[in-house]
Amino acid sequence: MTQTQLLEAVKQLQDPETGRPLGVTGQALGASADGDKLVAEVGLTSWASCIWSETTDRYAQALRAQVGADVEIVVRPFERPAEKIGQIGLAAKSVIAVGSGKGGVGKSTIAATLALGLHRAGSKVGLMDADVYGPSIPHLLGITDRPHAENNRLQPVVVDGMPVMSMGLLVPKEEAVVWRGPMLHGAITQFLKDTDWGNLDYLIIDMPPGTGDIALTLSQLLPLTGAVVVCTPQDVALLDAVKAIAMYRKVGIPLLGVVENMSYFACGGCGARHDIFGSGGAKQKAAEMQIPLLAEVPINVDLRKRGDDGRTVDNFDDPASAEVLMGMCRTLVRGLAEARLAAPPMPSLPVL
Ligand SMILES: Nc1ncnc2c1ncn2[C@@H]1O[C@H](COP(=O)(O)OP(=O)(O)OP(=O)(O)O)[C@@H](O)[C@H]1O
Repeated sequence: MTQTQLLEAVKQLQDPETGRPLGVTGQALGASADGDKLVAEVGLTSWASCIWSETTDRYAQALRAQVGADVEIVVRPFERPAEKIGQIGLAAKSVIAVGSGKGGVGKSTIAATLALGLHRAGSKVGLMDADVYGPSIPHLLGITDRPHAENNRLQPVVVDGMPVMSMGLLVPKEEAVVWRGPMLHGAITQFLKDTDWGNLDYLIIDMPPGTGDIALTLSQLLPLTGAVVVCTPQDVALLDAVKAIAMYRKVGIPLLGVVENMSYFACGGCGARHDIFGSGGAKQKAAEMQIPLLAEVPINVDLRKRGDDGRTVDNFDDPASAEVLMGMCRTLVRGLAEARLAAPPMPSLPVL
């Protein structure tokens, strides 16, 4: 096989972000030989950074099958800025709402974790806390700074290099937020519109639990990529999760996955897994409702402590929690990429 033929094969591979052939998107960067080995150079965007490694494995396998020789894949970062979406001019490739049927199931922890995980993997991520009634993101991330205005735009607070905005950063901590629907709509719109998010791969939105008000507002403002619903294994929490899923479906927001939080207790002493609240509930419910199960996150005392101490960021430095949490991020992005690959080709570059 000649290098020209290899390059032709590389051009047929699909970009995980857009689902389009690398030859069409300009991401087939080269083909060369290095002794007995062939080398294919591909460009991948930061949107897909969390699945770069599995994408290149897939590429290598496909090319190997075609050329009958070992092929090494060299990845180069490929820039493709987000197009502005919605009436509010937000530049984000994927906007993901994280919701739950009821409070206290760890929705904010999971929202912050998804954002931090994607960010750590190399994507450009913003985290917006839309839980106006109980904004816990500032606490979980230990934010003490206030957002400031610059050129008439709110500058988000930066945590670990990631922009974060929360109603909790604008309202004094002890003050209760009592808002009617139109005020809520206004606050969320302003939040999205007036915040200088920059160019994002993902905007993760921590939704208030229960009601559909904010989900409806958001779905009217911008094309939401979809929602992730967080639940715990108890039957009653699952029922609440089913209600939340029904609510998202009603307002036309696709369901990207379910996360079962506090799924089981992994005993540090004996190493056994204890299913305190039963097991398999979310998995079964998710399968019934044809929604992917993104992760079963165990109850972890360190996770709770870090949350209380505002050090949720550190969960990714702890191998015990990092693996399952990063796995959750990968499963989410893999699902988005698979949907894109399965979708019919689009005339222009799609906004995911
Ligand atoms: N897997 C876990 N293991 C241990 N503690 C956890 C886990 N997930 C969340 N927590 C803890 O549970 C508490 C509630 O979490 P969190 O604030 O994320 O829930 P929530 O659903 O967003 O609640 P609310 O609706 O009140 O904001 C926090 O103290 C958090 O640190």
